[in-house]
Amino acid sequence: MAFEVRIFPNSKGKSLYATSHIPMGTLILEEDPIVYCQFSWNALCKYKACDNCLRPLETAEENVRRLMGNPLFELPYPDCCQTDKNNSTSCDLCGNEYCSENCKISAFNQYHKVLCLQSRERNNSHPIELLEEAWKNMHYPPETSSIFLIVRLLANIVQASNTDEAIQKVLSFCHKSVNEEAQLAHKFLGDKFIHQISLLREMVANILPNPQISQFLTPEGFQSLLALIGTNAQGVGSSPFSAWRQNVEKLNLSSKDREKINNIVDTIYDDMYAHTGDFLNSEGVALYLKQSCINHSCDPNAEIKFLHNNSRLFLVALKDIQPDEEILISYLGECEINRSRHSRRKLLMENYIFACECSKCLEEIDQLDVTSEEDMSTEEDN
Ligand SMILES: C[S@@+](CC[C@H](N)C(=O)[O-])C[C@H]1O[C@@H](n2cnc3c(N)ncnc32)[C@H](O)[C@@H]1O
Repeated sequence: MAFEVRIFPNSKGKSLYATSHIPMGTLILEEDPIVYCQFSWNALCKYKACDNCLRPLETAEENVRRLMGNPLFELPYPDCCQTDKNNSTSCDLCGNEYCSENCKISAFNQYHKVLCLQSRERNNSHPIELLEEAWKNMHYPPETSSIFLIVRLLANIVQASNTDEAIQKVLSFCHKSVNEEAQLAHKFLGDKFIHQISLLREMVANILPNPQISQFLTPEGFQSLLALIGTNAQGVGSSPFSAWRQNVEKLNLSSKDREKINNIVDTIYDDMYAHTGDFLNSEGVALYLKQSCINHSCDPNAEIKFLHNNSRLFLVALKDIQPDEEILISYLGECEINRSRHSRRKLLMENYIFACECSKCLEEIDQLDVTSEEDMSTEEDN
């Protein structure tokens, strides 16, 4: 391992540091989440993915047919599709779908034993269905989080053979003061839904009325779970069509065939955007133990990737990293990172409740507090 977690007593808290030279392009770490779940609307809109790891459950052809609204479309190079439906399986009782027997067993052993609906029939008065409905009504797309990450996290504790150890694992994520958490919970649900937090708390308690998790179901405990999700959850996405496209790019094709396939791909994207809009991936959120120790920089030296088209996370060096140098990723998206200092800090404060102290923000400290043009147009749209 070329890194270690260092803990600072100040606001910097846990941080990841290189322990030896890490050349650009090196895979620094890979890890599976301790908990993952798909967004509710995303699942409802038939983005079929493994309930445990987000691996696509539909073929690339089925995927583009659905997203293009064209059930007869034939996708060339079918061998480039990675989806292996032969391995797919489902829970015998509730029908939840998994990419493999391993994922089904892993889900059952970690959280599904206590969360299984026990029936394939929809029961609108089941506490899980009630929470699903309430959450969907509070949190419309574009989705940024899921209450079910909290539910699965708590179910993990309930099912754990060592409850104290499982609780300590969850507590290792929390680093916020009560005041900061209140602000974060506020942002997490949107201004007009702040009063709904106690309703969500009651609904979660109805699903898991277990004494082992009572400390997380008090108003303060629940608030800190919301803060935990808000500050540490990592968005994940998968797409059978993207995986197919990457495999097609690796094919050794004549320039004529390459041009032909490039044109087909362009047309597919145009049709998908026209029929479905911007959201083409299966999407969800996950919590990672090591990744959650990585601080943000507006000039990062590493990036997060999902190379297996599921929730397994890879940290890759964007630059040469020297021993004792901090490993930093960007919490902002590709477009956001290029905005002005003022805009970047505004986004980080709104979404993660921290005033960025990265080297780039410190270097640009004399910049006027100007808002990027993109932000101004978004504000106008809002
Ligand atoms: C995912 S955690 C990263 C690990 C964190 N240092 C810890 O102790 O758990 C995200 C939190 O780290 C802190 N943080 C990360 N990057 C920062 C930065 N550039 N400036 C100030 N605080 C930062 C913020 O408190 C943020 O909410």
